[in-house]
Amino acid sequence: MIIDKLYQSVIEKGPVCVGLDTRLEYIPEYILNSTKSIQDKIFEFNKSIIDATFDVCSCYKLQIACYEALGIEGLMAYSKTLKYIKDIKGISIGDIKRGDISSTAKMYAKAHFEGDFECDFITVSPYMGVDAVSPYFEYVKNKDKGLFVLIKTSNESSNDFQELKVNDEKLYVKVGQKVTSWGSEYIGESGFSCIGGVIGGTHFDEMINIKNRFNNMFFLIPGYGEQGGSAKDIAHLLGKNMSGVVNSSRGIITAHKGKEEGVNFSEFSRREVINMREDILKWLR
Ligand SMILES: O=C(O)c1cc(=O)[nH]c(=O)n1[C@@H]1O[C@H](COP(=O)(O)O)[C@@H](O)[C@H]1O
Repeated sequence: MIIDKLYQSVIEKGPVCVGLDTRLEYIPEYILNSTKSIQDKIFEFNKSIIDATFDVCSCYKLQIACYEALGIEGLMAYSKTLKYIKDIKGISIGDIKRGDISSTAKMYAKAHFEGDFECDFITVSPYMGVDAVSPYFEYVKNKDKGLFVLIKTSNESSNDFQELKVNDEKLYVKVGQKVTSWGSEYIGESGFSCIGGVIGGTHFDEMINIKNRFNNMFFLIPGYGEQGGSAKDIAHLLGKNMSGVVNSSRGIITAHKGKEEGVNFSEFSRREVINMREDILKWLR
């Protein structure tokens, strides 16, 4: 199952998930000033970072908004990057945060688990309930795909709804319970389900609560780096069972900015991934 492949990758290479939230302003001058098309510039940037980090990170997450914002050229680069990750037997997360009625969700599932935008995992919003999420389950069951469902997000306003009490329980806990039950049919040899949860690495108390209640859930943990998530707190959420991947996007892919605009720029990303890995893993020893 795809979750076992991801877990194995975490064990072998560490929990860092490189976030390819690529923007033109991050691309070094030697690529940006070339005569290549926009899609080729973005792809060259991504490929260089992927090649420089492949042996030290567990997976790659592509934030689709960054590519959509550049129109057709951006989406071509999104597709090419996903295909490249697949070709080198890497693991990709399409950060698309979809959530819509079931007939539409079926189309989203086809769009992102097959064809030009095929990836291994996608992020989904649970807000509309199980019939908006269940169309993806068919791909989890039959096509070796996985989901990360938003449970407690990293942003400040996540309190607006996720912290509301519903029958004496916070809403995000209720969502976590649902995600656990949805995932119970898709548990791999690692003991983790192909349906995991997104937990922001920025709210300490909630991370403790989630770890205590959902010890066997596999997490996608964004918030390290630019958003200030602490390595110590995130390590607690990961735990000794290494139950997750930790994303950093800007912190990794802009590491060269102000230092290197030439062909060695991605070495800065590599160094950042290695430092981040050490920063987190030292709390687990
Ligand atoms: O689902 C996500 O990945 C996500 C959930 C969340 O709660 N917070 C969050 O920041 N993200 C994503 O994680 C990435 C964080 O980027 P950086 O802040 O640059 O590391 C972005 O792609 C966000 O869209």
